[in-house]
Amino acid sequence: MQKIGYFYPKFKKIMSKIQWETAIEFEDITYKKCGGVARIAFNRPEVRNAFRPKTTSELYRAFYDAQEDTSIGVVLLSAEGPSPKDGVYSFCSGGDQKARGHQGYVGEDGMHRLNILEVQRLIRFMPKVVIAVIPGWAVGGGHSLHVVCDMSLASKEHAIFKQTDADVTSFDGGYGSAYLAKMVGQKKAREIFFLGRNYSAQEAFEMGMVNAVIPHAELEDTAYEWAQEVLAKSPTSIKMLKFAMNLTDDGMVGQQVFAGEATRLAYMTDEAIEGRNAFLEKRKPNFPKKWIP
Ligand SMILES: CC(C)(COP(=O)(O)OP(=O)(O)OC[C@H]1O[C@@H](n2cnc3c(N)ncnc32)[C@H](O)[C@@H]1OP(=O)(O)O)[C@@H](O)C(=O)NCCC(=O)NCCSC(=O)c1cc(O)c2ccccc2c1O
Repeated sequence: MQKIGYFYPKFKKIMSKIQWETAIEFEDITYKKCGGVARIAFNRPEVRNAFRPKTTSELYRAFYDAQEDTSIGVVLLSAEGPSPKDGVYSFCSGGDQKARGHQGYVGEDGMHRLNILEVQRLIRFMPKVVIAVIPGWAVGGGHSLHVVCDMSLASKEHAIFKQTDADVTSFDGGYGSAYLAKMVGQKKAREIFFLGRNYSAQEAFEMGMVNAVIPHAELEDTAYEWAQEVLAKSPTSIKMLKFAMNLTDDGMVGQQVFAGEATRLAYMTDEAIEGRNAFLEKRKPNFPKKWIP
């Protein structure tokens, strides 16, 4: 039986009320906030939203700002468009091949970098939910970005998923491939990378790499609504659940990130207060003797 990926928003009336406000002005991306949600969007639609070093450094700054802003609980990673040249929608077509040098992508400082991987890690480890909102092409490093996001919503009419890494010898051997294989299964992930075919939003949904297929006109509003549903939950629970789900795939770093939050929770106990106070008062700690089973 075919799975149906369509999701119809329940609260359409709320949608007209979204009033995005620019948080920081950038050149290659737009960055806005509204109602506890940050929206970071690629803004180079004329090159299918390919990222160059300027783009990745702006993405990093925007994601970091969203991470640090305590009023923000969900980040939407989306894209402006369509292309003014031909009206085609894209999420991101990966690394800008015109900016590619011999050791990486070359920015204004002349350095060769692969710093989209730093953006991937920020998305992965930030204690907030990141939703990829995919209005069109998600290709190469753009495909990997949606894979690393916590959830993905795709345009029914325009989203196309494609892996070209093996065409341009710029392969993502981390989350983009290995984590994808956990998501869609080994055989399918190998097909995606080894054949480099196009897949529709519905096909991506059926594989398990997209959460829902949304009519294009409702994509952004639906993403905002999903964000609002997340925001109604307990922030600590959402954070701990994200880190718990990351943990087994992220090795010692996953354990470190999860355990850091356990340490924070321990800080909030009477024991932690006594331990700190005893040190500052130069005495032996007298911990409350409660060995809770
Ligand atoms: C995305 C496409 C399949 C779309 O095809 P379509 O036919 O619709 O459009 P055009 O091909 O005509 O493109 C329109 C216009 O955009 C320019 N453009 C598109 N993509 C790019 C790009 N990635 N870089 C530069 N320019 C791009 C194109 O040249 C046209 O310009 P005009 O001037 O002619 O109008 C198709 O465009 C396509 O296949 N694009 C390339 C996809 C690709 O190979 N991306 C790179 C994959 S590798 C990667 O992203 C990557 C980056 C990293 O930094 C990594 C770091 C570490 C590990 C791995 C990394 C990694 O894999």
